[in-house]
Amino acid sequence: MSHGIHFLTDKRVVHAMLRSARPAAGDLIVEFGPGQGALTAPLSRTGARILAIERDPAFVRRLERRFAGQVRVVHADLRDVPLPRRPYAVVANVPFAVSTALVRRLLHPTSPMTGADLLVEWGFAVRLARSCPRTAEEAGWAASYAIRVAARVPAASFSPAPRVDAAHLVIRRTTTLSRPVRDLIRRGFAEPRLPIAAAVGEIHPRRRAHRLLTSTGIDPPTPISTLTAPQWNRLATALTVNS
Ligand SMILES: C[S@@+](CC[C@H](N)C(=O)[O-])C[C@H]1O[C@@H](n2cnc3c(N)ncnc32)[C@H](O)[C@@H]1O
Repeated sequence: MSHGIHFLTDKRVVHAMLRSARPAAGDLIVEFGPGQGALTAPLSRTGARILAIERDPAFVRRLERRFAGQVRVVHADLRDVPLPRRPYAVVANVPFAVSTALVRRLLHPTSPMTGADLLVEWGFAVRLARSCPRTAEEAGWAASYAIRVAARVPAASFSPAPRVDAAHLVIRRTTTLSRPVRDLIRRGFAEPRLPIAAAVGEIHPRRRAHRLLTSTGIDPPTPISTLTAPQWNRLATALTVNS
């Protein structure tokens, strides 16, 4: 078996993922790395359209046979497969080695992804959901998505068990960043000690910028690099509503 393949065997985790994602008829759900179909099978019964992207040709053949007419199975690498242009959600037990590459694609500012329920390495999930983004890219993610760890998933929930526990990571889009907000985040991290009021003041008159910040619970002199994820999220939503 190739490195990084850990089949999900705990049915409670499967149910928790589906309960959280709530796929409905007409939704488009993308599953990355379906493997032997632990998540694909319950997904296929929801009435949603399922697109399953798998790199291993042997799994692809078996999935195509098992889910013929129910699931669209694509033989491709998740790192470069073209992703849907229409809104979609993701449910996946992600290979740990490619989690970062996948998250970067899914949370890109122009991504139409509306939400994701992912099983990822515990440490990776905690870093992603951390309360203080350290880079412009992370701040952009925090600004446009609510990201939280829903549960710790013990290594024993998989076969073979990975070396470390996993997490059920829940990501939900809260706003789509306008270009001025994306520019604000990028410029801000180029000058991390810049007060947030000065950055917002570049896209709104000063008094309006102050009002906007205080109404979202942010102290105007706060250096941009110390804003927390919820503050980025509230600020981006307020800036989008007021743009
Ligand atoms: C952790 S296993 C999960 C299998 C299944 N979803 C489950 O939960 O039991 C990861 C799956 O991702 C596939 N995979 C690994 N790297 C991939 C890549 N770069 N692109 C697409 N699939 C990949 C593996 O072949 C395997 O089926």
